Amino acid sequence: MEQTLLEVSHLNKIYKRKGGPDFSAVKDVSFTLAQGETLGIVGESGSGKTTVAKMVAGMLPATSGSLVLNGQAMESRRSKDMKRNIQYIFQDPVSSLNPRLKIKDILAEPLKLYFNLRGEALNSRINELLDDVGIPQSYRDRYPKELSGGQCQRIGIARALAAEPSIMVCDEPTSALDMTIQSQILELLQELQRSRGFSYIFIAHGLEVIYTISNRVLVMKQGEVVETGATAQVFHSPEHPYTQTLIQSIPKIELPYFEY
Ligand SMILES: Nc1ncnc2c1ncn2[C@@H]1O[C@H](COP(=O)(O)OP(=O)(O)OP(=O)(O)O)[C@@H](O)[C@H]1O
Repeated sequence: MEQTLLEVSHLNKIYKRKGGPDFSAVKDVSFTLAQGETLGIVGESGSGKTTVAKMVAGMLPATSGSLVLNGQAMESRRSKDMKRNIQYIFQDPVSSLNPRLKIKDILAEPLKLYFNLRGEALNSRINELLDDVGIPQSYRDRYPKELSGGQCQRIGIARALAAEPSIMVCDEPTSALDMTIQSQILELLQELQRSRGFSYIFIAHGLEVIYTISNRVLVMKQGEVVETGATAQVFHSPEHPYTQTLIQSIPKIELPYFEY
């Protein structure tokens, strides 16, 4: 059994809405994430996937519940090292990069913040990161708008890698990209996982993506976890009627090896 890296217990999120009733977006969500594992989160739009992901990444405060990383409780004000350790890959690669910064400066930010790199050490680390994600070093001086969507997502991945995290939270990282680019980005993420051993929390609308890359799956509906288990088990013998409906909606043509 792999070592547990993250323990999420009884997580809740209530959004306060001005002039309307409060909205309970995440209800009593618990799960664990092991080192080197990919946990896929699936569920219809509005089921609370992004809210869970943002609470895990410390981008949104939880209303209640606990998050324990490497045996240490993560308080609402996280230490710099805890922030470094969980990085987020965004759905929209272009808008997630500061348009006023050159690629080298986007990558320099986490390197300066977390590792205090300067000068030549900083420069060569930026080049290494560009190599790691398959972007030519000559792109250092370009701005995000001079890159394609897929290239921007590679920079988003390099920026996350720069922090040397143990967990990457990927919130639909390929859904804004063309099909061929999607599979290239997925391959890159898988290759990086193999070489660095980090863990992913992976949200995707396309269930075939989740099927391909996840070890375990969490199925969410209206803020709750309705089913969780090993990917093959959940996809081949779903127990909850909601999961059964989700799985049946996958076009057979895309998963010819699928048994219903
Ligand atoms: N800041 C907010 N204030 C109020 N309600 C919100 C806020 N953010 C999200 N919600 C609501 O919380 C619910 C869960 O949203 P969330 O974005 O987590 O769902 P999701 O499963 O990620 O959806 P999608 O697949 O469309 O991205 C939705 O009903 C959404 O409208």
